[in-house]
Amino acid sequence: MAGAWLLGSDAATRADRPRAVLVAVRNEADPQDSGSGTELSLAELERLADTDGLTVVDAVVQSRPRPDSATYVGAGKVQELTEAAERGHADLVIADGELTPGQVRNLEEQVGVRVVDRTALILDVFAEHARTSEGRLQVELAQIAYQLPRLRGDGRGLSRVGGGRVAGGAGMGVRGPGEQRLETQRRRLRQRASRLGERVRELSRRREQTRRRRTRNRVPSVAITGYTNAGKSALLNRLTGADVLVEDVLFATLDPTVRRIRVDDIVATLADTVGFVRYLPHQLVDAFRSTLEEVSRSDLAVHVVDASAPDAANQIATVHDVLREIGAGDVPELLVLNKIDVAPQEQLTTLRRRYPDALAVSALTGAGVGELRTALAARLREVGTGTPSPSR
Ligand SMILES: Nc1nc2c(ncn2[C@@H]2O[C@H](COP(=O)(O)OP(=O)(O)OP(=O)(O)O)[C@@H](O)[C@H]2O)c(=O)[nH]1
Ligand SMILES: [Mg+2]
Repeated sequence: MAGAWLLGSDAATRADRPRAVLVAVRNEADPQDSGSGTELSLAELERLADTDGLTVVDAVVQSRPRPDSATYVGAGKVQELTEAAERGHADLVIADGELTPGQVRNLEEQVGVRVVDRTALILDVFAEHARTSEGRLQVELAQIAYQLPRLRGDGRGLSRVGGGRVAGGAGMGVRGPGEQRLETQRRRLRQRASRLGERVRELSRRREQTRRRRTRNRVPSVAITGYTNAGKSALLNRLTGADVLVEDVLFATLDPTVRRIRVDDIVATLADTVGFVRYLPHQLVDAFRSTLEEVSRSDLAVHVVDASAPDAANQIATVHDVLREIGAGDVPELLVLNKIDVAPQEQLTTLRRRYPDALAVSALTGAGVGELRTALAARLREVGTGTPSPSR
């Protein structure tokens, strides 16, 4: 059920989709943030909302050096936001940043609808798309990390964590006023998190054993990485004939699928991995660390880029940031410009000039995929003869 824990179950089962108003603060002085930066960020927030089953009815943007500490946007903008929410019959407001618990409370009081932030939305999309038990455990861990500092004692702050997967968890059957109740909720969530953490570590140990076996058998490992919706799964399918879910939504893939691939006479494993996004919540990066190890422990990263995205270069930079953050900054990279069948010619030319070693392909039509296989074989031969780093 999309939007289940953001809105509560009744909203999620309604025939019409819940309606949301977006709100963003942009810093004119920051070139990254001003003008098209905010627009792209908002467009992406809208896609996230859409993926989560919400309809965006309006957006309110304010230029200021930094968010208001009490209400995210200033008093005048709060008024504007309130009117936009009323006009659009909105069920919730989504802020394009991470809000403090105080900002959420104040905004909700003044605007009169539920207020969530980008992080909560991304967590909800992840919860929706996690299929394997490991993926689910990791999402729930991330949700708990997000909820813990935001508990309010009235149970609302943690409504529907993991779409109700914390069955009988915090907030249920807990009596007693204010602080005591809050403390009980906190304790239960922490206990739950520590149990989940233990299970994630166990699964991670098993994954490590599989990896060791592969290393012993000298099977090189390739990880497909890249921005969400870049076409990673489509490329895996194209290269291996696999049948991984390909969808025009963000974060369709959360659980790594590993397939065998043969290029020339070389056999390798090819892993599809979770996509990255601007402002990927650190709670998710922490919780998904073991899944993301698939990238940091691989011999080669195939970095897939949606060459038709207007901010492709920014997406490349974001992916590099996250790769560094998860300790995969040193993994050799093969950059692949995908979706050349729809990328505007001019943009493609700019990207090729900027990344002369990149390969241009279309996972959809198969164009350029032959050259990619050749390049893969060459790179795998290189990493195969190179001295393995101690971590592998
Ligand atoms: N036109 C075109 N569309 C493509 C191409 N490759 C993938 N797509 C489309 O792009 C969308 C995303 O593809 P996926 O393979 O699911 O992307 P992903 O990178 O695995 O995305 P996540 O798992 O959500 O991070 C789908 O609608 C695909 O059909 C391509 O070469 N050309
Ligand atoms: Mg995918």
